[in-house]
Amino acid sequence: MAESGSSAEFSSSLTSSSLPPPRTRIFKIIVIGDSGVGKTCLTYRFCAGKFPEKTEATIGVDFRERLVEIDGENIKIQLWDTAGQERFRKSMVQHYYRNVHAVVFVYDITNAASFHSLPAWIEECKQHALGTEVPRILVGNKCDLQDSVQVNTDLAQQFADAHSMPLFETSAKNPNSQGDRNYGNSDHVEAIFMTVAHKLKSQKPLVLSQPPEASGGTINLNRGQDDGGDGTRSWGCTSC
Ligand SMILES: Nc1nc2c(ncn2[C@@H]2O[C@H](COP(=O)(O)OP(=O)(O)OP(=O)(O)O)[C@@H](O)[C@H]2O)c(=O)[nH]1
Repeated sequence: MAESGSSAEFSSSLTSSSLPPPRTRIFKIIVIGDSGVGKTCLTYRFCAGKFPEKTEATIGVDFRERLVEIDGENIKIQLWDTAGQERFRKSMVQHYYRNVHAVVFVYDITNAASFHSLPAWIEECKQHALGTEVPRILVGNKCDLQDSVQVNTDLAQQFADAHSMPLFETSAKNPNSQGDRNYGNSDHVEAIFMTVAHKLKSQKPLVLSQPPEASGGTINLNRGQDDGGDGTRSWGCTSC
């Protein structure tokens, strides 16, 4: 499976071909869970290939994307990193639940409260028409902090089984992960998102456009700047 680090790289390879460019399918995957569980770190790790040096609470939603090749097809995986804090997410919810292909629920294995919040996150998804028909996975993050575990694997597995989701335990901060996304895969971050992409690819084709521009009402979305080649764009809410 080959990977491409940027859409610019991809575009230049297309112009060298005499064939019309194929449409790139975009898979929109939303990443949901309490504040501080590591959603930003996991999505950054997959898209930029490393653990971020510093993160701040997400305001509204950030999306990061990465082009991958699966079975000869270029696919853009678009990860929507949602704010865990209620005050930073309330007016954005309607926007990021649209046209979702898969949902990744994240909890922190060192924080039992983040695990106990999962039913509420699942319920919120259901209220936005994202039930069991949409691929969903459960991720227990921060496995590098083994001395502080509050949610054991058996309990998490029971929960995952009860909700028909596969469970992955991982760490966005695996020491082998710095700087090279292909080096050291024992933490599963790569496997988690690629598993979802493979599953989506085998389902009916879906093509999405880029996220919507401001659509009126009381919500004002601001398109932010790229933050230095990691594929992140921010969609903040000025009314938060
Ligand atoms: N030890 C360890 N720390 C982590 C890991 N993942 C994230 N963190 C830390 O946990 C804190 C919160 O991480 P974020 O990725 O910002 O959390 P979030 O879920 O995006 O939070 P919100 O944006 O508020 O919803 C940061 O200090 C990270 O450095 C991990 O796998 N291991």
